[in-house]
Amino acid sequence: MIRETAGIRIENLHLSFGTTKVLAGIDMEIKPGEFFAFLGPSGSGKSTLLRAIAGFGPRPKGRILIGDRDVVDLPPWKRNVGMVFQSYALWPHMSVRANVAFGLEERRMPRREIGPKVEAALELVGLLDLAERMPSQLSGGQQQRVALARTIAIEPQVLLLDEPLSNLDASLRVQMRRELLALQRKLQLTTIFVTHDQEEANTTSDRMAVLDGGVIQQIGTPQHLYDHPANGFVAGFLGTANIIEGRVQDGAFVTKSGHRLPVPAPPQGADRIVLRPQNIALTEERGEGILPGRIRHREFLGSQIRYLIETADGTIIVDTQHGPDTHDHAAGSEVALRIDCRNAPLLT
Ligand SMILES: Nc1ncnc2c1ncn2[C@@H]1O[C@H](COP(=O)(O)OP(=O)(O)OP(=O)(O)O)[C@@H](O)[C@H]1O
Repeated sequence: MIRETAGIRIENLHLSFGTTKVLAGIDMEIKPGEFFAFLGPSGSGKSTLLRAIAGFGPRPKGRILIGDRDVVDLPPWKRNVGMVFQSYALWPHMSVRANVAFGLEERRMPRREIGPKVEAALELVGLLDLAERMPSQLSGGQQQRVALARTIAIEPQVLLLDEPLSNLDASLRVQMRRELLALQRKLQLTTIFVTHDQEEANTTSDRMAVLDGGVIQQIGTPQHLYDHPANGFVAGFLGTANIIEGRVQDGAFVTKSGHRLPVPAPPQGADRIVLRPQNIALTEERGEGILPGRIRHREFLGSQIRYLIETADGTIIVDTQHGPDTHDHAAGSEVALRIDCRNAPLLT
């Protein structure tokens, strides 16, 4: 029920609000049918970039191609994009059916065509049974589905989602993100999803762009970015990272305190190593390769216990599985760290 989906190419995009630069030199390509996430902290420019693609906000410099059309000078309704907002923006005085029909009526579609398209969109999101309800009679998740149905009904070439799950409670968010992905796969519709929640981006997107300060820090699959972060910002934003300073010497990474970490083929010039909390074990062993420390803080996370450990190389976060065989350590205990750094990224 979609018109042919389109890829997106953004070339050298710059955008300012007055004298405040918000996006700087954005270059990227999103493939047709791809589920793509813009991930970044608050204020990084994700929403501004999404809105620029939709045609809202100040006119940017640069090019935005949807398919092979540069849309920078087109108004939003001529771009063939559908956008779902965090607030859903449903009409409170209209039924579900009327809300979904509204966009089609606005486009002056003949009445006889509107009915079947509304039915098809409601069916896709599983809401046909609730078509006559008013938005106030729906749960948050159902309202979100109406917003999606309304957007899909206009048959956009591209679906733009601005933090669409952030008004839902935690368990519903997880369910809705799976539904969203299933729907996107079914429609094969190019989708951009803005979120500040890395788990949401990781679990839905084929690829993502990590933004900070209006600049793209890195683009790639979630796993590639986690395993091969381009810089300290990406390493720290995707999951928890211990970033330890040092230098490469004789085929190993030697920390500032002189602790030697054997890493395969370390690049010359690397001055930081990224150690993930789950790749460090607390051990009774002593001797070579073991880093001593003292537990400053202990947090129970459910499946894991997280320790913040003071070492000669700064505070190191260690996660241990919480299970029948694992030894629990109290704050203040002296411990020893065995670091598995075979896959640890090095930063230059
Ligand atoms: N209308 C506006 N006028 C002036 N500055 C703005 C305007 N809208 C956004 N900004 C600024 O642009 C920057 C990027 O905002 P944007 O909303 O794109 O960030 P974001 O990454 O989506 O953040 P959040 O997750 O908090 O929504 C921020 O510093 C913000 O203050």
